[in-house]
Parts: sequence; structure tokens; C-alpha cells
Amino acid sequence: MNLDEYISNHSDAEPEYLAKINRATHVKLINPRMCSGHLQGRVLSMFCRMIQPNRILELGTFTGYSALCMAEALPEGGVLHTIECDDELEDFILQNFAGSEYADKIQLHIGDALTEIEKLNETFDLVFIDADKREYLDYYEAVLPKLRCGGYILADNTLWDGKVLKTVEPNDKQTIEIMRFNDFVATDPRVEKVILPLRDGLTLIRKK
Ligand SMILES: C[S@@+](CC[C@H](N)C(=O)[O-])C[C@H]1O[C@@H](n2cnc3c(N)ncnc32)[C@H](O)[C@@H]1O
Repeated sequence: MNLDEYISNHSDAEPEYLAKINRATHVKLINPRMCSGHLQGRVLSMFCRMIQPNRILELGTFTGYSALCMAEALPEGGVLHTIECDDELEDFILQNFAGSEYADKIQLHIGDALTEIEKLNETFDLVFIDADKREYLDYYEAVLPKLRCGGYILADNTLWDGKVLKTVEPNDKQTIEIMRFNDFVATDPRVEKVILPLRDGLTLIRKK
């Protein structure tokens, strides 16, 4: 048994309907690694139980796995908005939401994240940034005014497979922009922040 298996075996099990989505994601889609999966899913769910958000925004739905993990903790009347630019995923995402208890709490927006954020007239308690790595800093500036003071941003993949420590190729826009995001957030006085070395790096940011 390796350490990852040990951690999984000693954490809450992956709910069966999420395991099905995880399996279907691996069978049907290229890049199934983008799906949060068991451990990160349980972490997102636990954070939501701790933060107790009423309004959640997610950037980058993919197959809906992380949205469902966060929606688990939403109270009656709570809403999660999730934005995905790939319209070919729409039917699969909606089918996954429909197969859960949380479909009525989730609103899917198909479109570009920066465009769709502008249209949302909400104040959020929690934002999960997980869309285009080249746009993280733009997402951050777009969502910060819509986040309540004391609210949280979680940004995924901020260690980017360890590439943040290596010499960057000039055309590797994703690594360059993740590093720019990390450098900016690290010195931004408007927020408190800490990077967790979970999976591919998860930055927790609290608006002061
Ligand atoms: C890493 S996946 C999201 C994984 C999902 N949050 C999870 O944890 O299971 C990133 C998703 O962001 C979407 N995406 C990329 N650029 C985007 C953009 N500009 N606007 C909205 N979605 C975008 C991609 O199509 C992809 O489905």
C-alpha cells in the first residue's frame, strides 16, 4: 500500500454517485486527470462544511465532480454557480447533476469565465478557481470584488506539477501565469493566504 492509498483508506469513502462520475470521466474524456477525484473532493466538501457558504462560485466545471462535492454542504436556499466554456460537456455535466441530490442547488453557465462572472449579480462566500491556468490572475481580480470580506478563494493547481520551481520555457504560458498568480497573491495585502501541497497545490485565500 502506498501513502495515497493509506490516506484514502483512512478518509471518508467516495460517495458511490461520485465514483460513477469519476469512472465515466475516465472512460469518456481525454484529460480525466482534471477531475478532482476522491481525496480532493473530500477536502472541498470538508472546507465547505467548515466555511458554511451560502453562495459559491466555481470557474471550470469539467464533469461537475468538484461542484457536487461543494454543493453537498450547501444549506437550504444555498446556490452554487459553476462556469464551463466547453459546450460539448453540457449534457454530461447536467446528467451528472441530475443523478445527485443537489441538482436544484447548482446553476451551470456555459461560456467564458470572465464574461460570465460579469453577469453574476451575487456576493459570494466561496470561489473555487479551476479554469484556464493562463487567466488565474484575471479571475482573481474579477472575483475579489464579488467576494464578501471574510470569504474564501480556493485556487487549484498552484504548484503545477512542481514546474513553479523549474526554469520556465518562454512559451509555457500556463506555468508563467501560475507563477505570476502565486507571486502576486503572496504579496497582496487585501488577503491572507497559504498554499497546501494537496494533489497539484491548492491555495487558500481569505479576503480581509
Ligand atoms: C481542471 S478542469 C476543472 C475540473 C473540475 N473543477 C473538477 O475539479 O472536477 C478545467 C475546466 O475549465 C474549463 N475552462 C478552461 N478555460 C475556461 C474559460 N475561459 N472559461 C470557462 N471554463 C474554462 C475547461 O474546459 C475544463 O473543463
